Amino acid sequence: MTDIFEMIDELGPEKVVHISNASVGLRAIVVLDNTALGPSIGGVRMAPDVTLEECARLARAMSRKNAAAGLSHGGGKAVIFADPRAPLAEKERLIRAFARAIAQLTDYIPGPDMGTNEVCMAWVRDEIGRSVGLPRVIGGIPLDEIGATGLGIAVAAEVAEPFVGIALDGARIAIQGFGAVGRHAARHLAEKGACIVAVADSGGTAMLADGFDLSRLEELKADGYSVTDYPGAERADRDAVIVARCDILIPAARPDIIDETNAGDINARLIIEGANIPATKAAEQTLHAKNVLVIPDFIANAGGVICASVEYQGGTESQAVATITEKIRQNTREVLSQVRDHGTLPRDAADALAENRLRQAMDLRRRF
Ligand SMILES: NC(=O)C1=CN([C@@H]2O[C@H](COP(=O)(O)OP(=O)(O)OC[C@H]3O[C@@H](n4cnc5c(N)ncnc54)[C@H](OP(=O)(O)O)[C@@H]3O)[C@@H](O)[C@H]2O)C=CC1
Ligand SMILES: O=C(O)CCC(=O)C(=O)O
Repeated sequence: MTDIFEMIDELGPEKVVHISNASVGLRAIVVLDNTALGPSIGGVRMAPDVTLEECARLARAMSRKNAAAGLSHGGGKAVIFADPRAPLAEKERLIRAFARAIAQLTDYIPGPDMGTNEVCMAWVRDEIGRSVGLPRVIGGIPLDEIGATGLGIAVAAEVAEPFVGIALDGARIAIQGFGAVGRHAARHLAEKGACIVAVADSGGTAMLADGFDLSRLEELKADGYSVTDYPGAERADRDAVIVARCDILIPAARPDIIDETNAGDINARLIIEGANIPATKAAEQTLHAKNVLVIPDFIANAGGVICASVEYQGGTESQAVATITEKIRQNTREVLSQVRDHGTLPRDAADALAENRLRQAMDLRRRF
């Protein structure tokens, strides 16, 4: 079992809450990492194999992401130990019970993450009047439906073009995960002329040298099939996508899937981290030494939370799109300039960018 006190440093976490409600089979954890910038925003992840450590690392990623994006929100995250494919009524019971359990945890504003969506956030709002990433019908900007994070990934890719010498028009892309992030990243990149040659979901990897027709892939997924059911595609195991032949790799699913065992075998020259914490630091160092450019998670995938914060302040969808584009373009440029001019590891440049703002905000808090 992870001892949370061993994970604490000067940034956080500030609060860790374990939730259990045996009558509905709910087990959950909320980590509020750092709230110096304001009440924390972060997604609610539903998966059977989540851990306290994963939740704390994701909450820290949110502190950095929100700080780097210049939001007036701290970082937090929640995990619910359950199968997201449970029958809808059961899922609703769990989410509503979770919402009631965090009613008094007012410095945490929940949003969607893996295994949850806009509908889940509507249930949360209905229970406690507080959540982001809501359906349009109740005044939200549905960040997963509009593909806010995928948009930001495409913006980061555009900024990276001259740094790595890859033209998006004609670039071969591999994507792990075809959910809210992966699907929309694929769509935005295809609009710029890129060709999706490998894609993975929980059922495995599908590869097609001539590129997938994204509408057919989306139809397959909507009908409950796996990407591996795409007619004519070559099938491989789930992790094969990571080492697929491509120019750009976009991990958009689970944590730590790029580590020292596979970093050396990656064929891509550019990795844009759509998922949170998809690569270990050692793997990112190996990739840096191999001249593979990695755009860190909290720089590239901030589109969702930027959208959430615009919604929270009563802004519109077009304001959200403009803010995502502006902030991700600026942050990606800043990080990549550090890499190019000083040889800095992208992760170190990104951490410095985020923590500079976080520490300034922390200096303004009461210290006694
Ligand atoms: N939603 C958002 O706006 C944001 C999400 N993120 C991060 O992006 C990642 C994906 O989130 P999101 O798209 O919302 O999640 P979703 O639940 O919408 O989609 C997840 C996708 O990953 C696939 N998947 C799950 N496990 C594996 C695996 N082991 N190998 C390959 N594919 C797998 C799923 O497969 P299947 O379809 O078969 O279930 C699904 O296609 C997470 O790390 C999340 O924290 C980051 C920023 C914002
Ligand atoms: O608030 C949200 O749901 C999106 C933010 C998030 O959880 C993330 O960026 O990982």
